[in-house]
Amino acid sequence: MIQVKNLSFSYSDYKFIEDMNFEIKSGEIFGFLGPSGAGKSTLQKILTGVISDYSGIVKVNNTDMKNKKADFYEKIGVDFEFPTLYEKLTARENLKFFSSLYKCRTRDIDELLKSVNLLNDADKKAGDFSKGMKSRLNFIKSLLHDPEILFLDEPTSGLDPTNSRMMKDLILEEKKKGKTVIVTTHNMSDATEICDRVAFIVDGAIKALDTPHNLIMQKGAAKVTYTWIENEHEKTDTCNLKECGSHKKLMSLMSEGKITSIHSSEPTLNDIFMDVTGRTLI
Ligand SMILES: Nc1ncnc2c1ncn2[C@@H]1O[C@H](COP(=O)(O)OP(=O)(O)OP(=O)(O)O)[C@@H](O)[C@H]1O
Repeated sequence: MIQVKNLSFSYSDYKFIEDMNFEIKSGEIFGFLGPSGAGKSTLQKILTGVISDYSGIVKVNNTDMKNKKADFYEKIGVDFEFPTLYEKLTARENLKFFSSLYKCRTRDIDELLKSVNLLNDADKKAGDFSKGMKSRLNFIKSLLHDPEILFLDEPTSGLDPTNSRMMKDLILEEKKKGKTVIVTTHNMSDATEICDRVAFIVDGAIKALDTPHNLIMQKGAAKVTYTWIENEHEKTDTCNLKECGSHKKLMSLMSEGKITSIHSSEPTLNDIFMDVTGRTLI
């Protein structure tokens, strides 16, 4: 669905992206994860044709991005971080206007508004919407023409837990319909939950690319944390789960019946990101 070969790009004399290669399969939810300034939005802009002065090969939906025509935009939906809505038009008027730009048949506006709990606000001006309401409206704007590929920049950013859940469910719904979804996010738990594969991006380069499960299993070791009472004070220590049978201190505390609590924990994608890139996601 998406092929990127030997991609290089710079905003100035300094090469920001150098010789990048990756593929995204049809029907998968693919996440670009990285801290602020890593290059996630730059990549989305290259894949959606906003930036075209790159070198290398970029193919999206079998279209070489150097030769894309206007009909390319009939097949992709874009929801970038900042809503692009007409503030003086109502939600419904906005959706009607953007629908009119497509040649293809567009989706039912009321159904879309209902899917993000905005049907009762359909006739309110977008300018009077809260930030979260604008995000939801901008999201369904990207679905109007039922695109094959969706590009979403930070889709859950700034949403409360209920709306964030709804957004993730709608993204998973698109995947069920066979759509390909490319998301950028700082949010590792969202990425672990919805992405089939993720790429860790730092300083314009991919540092790792795999399923969240494989990244966690290959790179991280599950840990055991145990506590015991010593001289009336609670003490805590950890060891690797695989080594706990031969961990002398833990074994002797257990045989003496001194352990007061013990639990194991798997590393999170966030731990793996720090391990692989040496960076945090902020
Ligand atoms: N139009 C531009 N001109 C010059 N430099 C730019 C431009 N847009 C982005 N950059 C620089 O390119 C780098 C990558 O920016 P980009 O917006 O792709 O990062 P990001 O990973 O999407 O960050 P964030 O999570 O904060 O949105 C940053 O150092 C940024 O300052």
